Amino acid sequence: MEKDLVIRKAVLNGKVKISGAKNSALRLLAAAMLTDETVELNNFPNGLLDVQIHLDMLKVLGKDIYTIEDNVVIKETQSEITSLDWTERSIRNTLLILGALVTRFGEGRVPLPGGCKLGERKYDLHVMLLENLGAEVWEEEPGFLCAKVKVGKRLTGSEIHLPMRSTGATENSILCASLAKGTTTIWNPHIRPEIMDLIDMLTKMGAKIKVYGQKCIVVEGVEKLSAVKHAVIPDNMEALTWAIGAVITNGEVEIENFPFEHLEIPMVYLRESGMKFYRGENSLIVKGGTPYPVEISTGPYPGINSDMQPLFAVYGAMCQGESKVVDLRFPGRYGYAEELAKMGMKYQVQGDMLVIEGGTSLKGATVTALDLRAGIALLLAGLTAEGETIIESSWQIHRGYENLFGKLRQLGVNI
Ligand SMILES: CC(=O)N[C@H]1[C@@H](OP(=O)(O)OP(=O)(O)OC[C@H]2O[C@@H](n3ccc(=O)[nH]c3=O)[C@H](O)[C@@H]2O)O[C@H](CO)[C@@H](O)[C@@H]1O
Ligand SMILES: C=C(OP(=O)(O)O)C(=O)O
Repeated sequence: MEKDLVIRKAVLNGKVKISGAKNSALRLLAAAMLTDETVELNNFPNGLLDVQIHLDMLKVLGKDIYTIEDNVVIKETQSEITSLDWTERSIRNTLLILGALVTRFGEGRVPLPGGCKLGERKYDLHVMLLENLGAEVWEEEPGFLCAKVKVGKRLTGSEIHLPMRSTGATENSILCASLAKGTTTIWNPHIRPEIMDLIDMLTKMGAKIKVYGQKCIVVEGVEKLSAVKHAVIPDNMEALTWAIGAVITNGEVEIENFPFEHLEIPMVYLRESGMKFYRGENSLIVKGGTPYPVEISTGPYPGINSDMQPLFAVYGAMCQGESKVVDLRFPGRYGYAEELAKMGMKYQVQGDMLVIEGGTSLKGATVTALDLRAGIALLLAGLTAEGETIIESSWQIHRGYENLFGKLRQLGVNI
């Protein structure tokens, strides 16, 4: 049985290097399904639980996987396995695996998507885009999603109008369109670093993709994609975690590989809210600071990502005054606040807004990591609390933080 994580008060001090981004790495693994040639990914977060599940899923689909340190090499040994027979925990990325299978082989069957429970997490846009490109989509007992091209074996390019800037639906549209017959225009896409990373890799594989800002992406389908070697971008969520951790524990942390250009807006908010930092050559050096209240709402890039808001909430809990969080991407993603309340944080949910009355000293308690970002928020809070914080379901954190314990130790935390 998984052990609970025990966290005690500590100051983060030292150097830490950011790993490859979970939310890029997973999408690149789905893209690896688009070719029978070898895919090599570097700066790859092999240790993440979600990545390990995804790699195991690729094995079921006929790929051989070789991992060495932060590299993975994916080779195809068996082709045209279109059913992902899987009974263990699912991940959100099965939607993209389905897209990849259908565009490459004409059909696919995958477990229904898993991932963080963030309220209602629909996949109607994924169904819509597959249907637009000429597939029929249906659910099958027990818990599978299936799709098949209606005529022939190849999807047909089309117009895809996304009613909202969905990350996954933009990515799935790009994957499907890359091998479809003809041209696809994806209107109202979400342009964010992880999606540009996917486009970079697909382009190296021979895909023909043009990005017209947030207006549209045009993909001209090709018949085949080839081998690729590609490095994953650094994880901006991890970078933000150590930066906020340094302020709230009053420590000093040098964060190597810091993705400055991907975090411009969040860093402006944090600078104006008391974080003290300066820029090294390839690193951010955070020299503590005094947190002031924050008022944020989440939205598409370059705004504050929904995944970041639990970290901002912990930041707000550290200072006198009221902090406010509105999650426009996943309304009501505030389950973690109840857990932080067990440690003494005062809050109210007013309509769609989380209001935190900051400045109460936190005390260790037994809390539950309801999802990945909730888990890391509890961990940071635990570093500031008197006494022991016991985090149940702490495996959630390992879904998105590579070498978590090694990095905490490196920063002086006795774990
Ligand atoms: C693996 C990965 O990259 N996960 C990220 C991705 O999730 P994911 O790609 O699932 O999130 P989306 O950007 O698609 O979700 C945005 C909004 O669209 C809605 N929606 C989405 C799809 C759909 O078919 N129908 C629908 O209504 C969602 O409920 C949500 O309200 O982007 C989220 C928003 O930045 C992040 O929190 C997740 O960490
Ligand atoms: C919500 C997240 O991931 P997923 O989409 O994989 O559940 C996340 O990374 O915070």
